[in-house]
Amino acid sequence: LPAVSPLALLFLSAAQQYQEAVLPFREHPYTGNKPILAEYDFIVIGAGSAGTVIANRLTENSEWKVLLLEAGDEDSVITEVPVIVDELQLTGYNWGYSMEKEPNQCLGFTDQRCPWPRGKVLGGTSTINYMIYTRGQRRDYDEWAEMGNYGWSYDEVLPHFMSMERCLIPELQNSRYHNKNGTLSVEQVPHKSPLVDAFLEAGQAQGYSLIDYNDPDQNSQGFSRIQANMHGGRRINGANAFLRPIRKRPNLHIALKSRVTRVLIDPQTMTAKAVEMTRNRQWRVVRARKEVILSAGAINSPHILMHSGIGPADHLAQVGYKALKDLKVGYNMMEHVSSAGLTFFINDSVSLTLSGVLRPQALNAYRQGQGPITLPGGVEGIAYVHTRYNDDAYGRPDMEFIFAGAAICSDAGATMSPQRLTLCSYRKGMGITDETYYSLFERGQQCNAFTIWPMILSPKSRGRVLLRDNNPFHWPLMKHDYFQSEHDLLTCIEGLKAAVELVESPAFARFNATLNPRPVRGCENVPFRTDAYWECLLRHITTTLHHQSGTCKMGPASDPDAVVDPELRVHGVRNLRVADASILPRLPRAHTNAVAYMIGSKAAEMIKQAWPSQSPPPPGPLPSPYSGPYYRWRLPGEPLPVSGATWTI
Ligand SMILES: Cc1cc2nc3c(=O)[nH]c(=O)nc-3n(C[C@H](O)[C@H](O)[C@H](O)COP(=O)(O)OP(=O)(O)OC[C@H]3O[C@@H](n4cnc5c(N)ncnc54)[C@H](O)[C@@H]3O)c2cc1C
Repeated sequence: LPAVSPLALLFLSAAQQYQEAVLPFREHPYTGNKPILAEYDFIVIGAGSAGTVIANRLTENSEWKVLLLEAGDEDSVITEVPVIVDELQLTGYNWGYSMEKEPNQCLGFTDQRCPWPRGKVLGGTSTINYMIYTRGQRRDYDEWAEMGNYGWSYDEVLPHFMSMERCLIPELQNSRYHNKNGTLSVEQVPHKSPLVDAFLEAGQAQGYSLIDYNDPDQNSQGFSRIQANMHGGRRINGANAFLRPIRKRPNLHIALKSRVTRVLIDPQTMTAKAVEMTRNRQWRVVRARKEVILSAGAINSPHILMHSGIGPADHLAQVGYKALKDLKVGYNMMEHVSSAGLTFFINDSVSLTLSGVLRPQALNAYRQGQGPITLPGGVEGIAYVHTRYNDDAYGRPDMEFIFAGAAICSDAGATMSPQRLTLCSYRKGMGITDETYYSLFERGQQCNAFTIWPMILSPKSRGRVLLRDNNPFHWPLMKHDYFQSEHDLLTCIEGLKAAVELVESPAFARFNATLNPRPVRGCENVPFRTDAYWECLLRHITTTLHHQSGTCKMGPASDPDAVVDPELRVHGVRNLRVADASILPRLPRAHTNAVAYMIGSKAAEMIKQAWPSQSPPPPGPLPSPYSGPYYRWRLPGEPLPVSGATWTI
């Protein structure tokens, strides 16, 4: 064997040289002498919500070789635990972004900047999110179609939502709007506190019905327990739902810890040819025979596009780039804003607390897929209601209530440290300062409390993502003035008042639910419970839902703000698509994870139509990801699969 080794090495090195010799990449001046690593039919950038679906659907064609590039590492058994969702924001699974400081918002946060967490891990943001599964209203998508986006009406996107779903909710098994045979599990959170019953009762007392909010035939307003992407009380992210079931496909290559810096576009033909990236501190270039698909999310997709020379010409010139194509990349940033500042104390120990979660009974229950550890950050209920500022001609709600049987004091304000274990670090995860926190709560006070976050559903304010400079490793600038539109501010104030009114109704009387009487720091001189106080609270504890989207807006060529066309192709560039939450032309009345999955599925369908192939689909049904230890790549000690997808982990 020792005699063979040098020969083998010689052979490998010759093969490498040959590969580089046959795959020179001279078309683009930026490429320099970076080696071409390999060639694939499709390169998908970002293994997040949308990217995982695209990789799954494209590799159904066994003739196509697909490379999925992900900057983060593999997800783990830790990321499956629902209750620690906020803690994940303090880890390397998060890109760790914060938005730029604005004068009148996020005042109670570190450096007066609201954090904008984004998943940097296999599964992307679906690995660190709250798992709430909402699709939005029929009219939301019909409006997209009316804006010139053919193929995106509700009836056209619904099959995509449904095909991936594996609905486990008993009472929805016969619904025509739910599917039982997909790989994306949807279940009700296994644990239910009596508080959510009071929430549902209070809603009914106000005249609202209990609804399946994903059923377009039901009233668009009403109350419900949440539907969540979980299976047996554990998180189902994009990796679990869409990659693990196909891990044996030989035409899929996943490269983790591979950070893309630019898409290389031939300026003569305006065709995307390759992707530049770093891995193991080395520059690499991989070439795409057919297409590059950018699925790096609403902050990083515009960031990569602008570094590739696609973006507003004036802004690119400011950082020293000559624009290859002048498009409004980075504009139209949309976000759902709220406030986590309402805390209702109760006289019972039925809410989520740190000590309750750490009890051996809770840990045992979790092993059975039950108990409080299965609560995603404590969230249990959802409601769609109207405020008096609702100006929607179609009667859609303008406010969502997110009900949590927990509040920011549920973990006594604990922080993550080796000495002090905590499972739900709300305060630190959100970035609330000590001064703000201790203006509301006593030191060490572990409260029995719950909260309602009133979330504006159709905000008019818009933000923007810009380049800081021409270094692709530097954070982009993220700007958003949430209350730029007075309408948004007034709607949020009404939402806070409506939430307090709901809790002060008879349904919550049995818990003696009482609004925290302490004013937040900075608002002490504003009369409590007045509109001025609610405004002050919103500006101090400004809480975003992390639905950042819209920065590569989809629209026809006639739309001056559009970056991609209705088939998600970048206007004026060949073989380059964007497919993730950044293409939203307008926010649906929904959280954005299911929407991103749907976009991935729709993108793959359009790509297949663009590259017709005779290749038959893979034989037989997919192996079920829900039997056995599907959530791991391999069991401890199990070797990497010899055949099947290549995992460069
Ligand atoms: C804390 C939090 C809670 C949320 N809760 C919910 C919820 O309960 N329900 C809901 O519907 N939505 C929720 N969301 C929003 C939702 O999860 C996102 O909108 C959705 O996951 C976005 O999907 P995406 O495909 O656009 O991007 P992502 O899922 O973010 O995927 C982008 C991927 O690209 C990778 N990437 C980025 N840049 C590069 C690069 N340069 N090179 C290589 N790879 C790169 C990233 O690491 C990431 O894996 C939440 C978000 C957060 C942050």
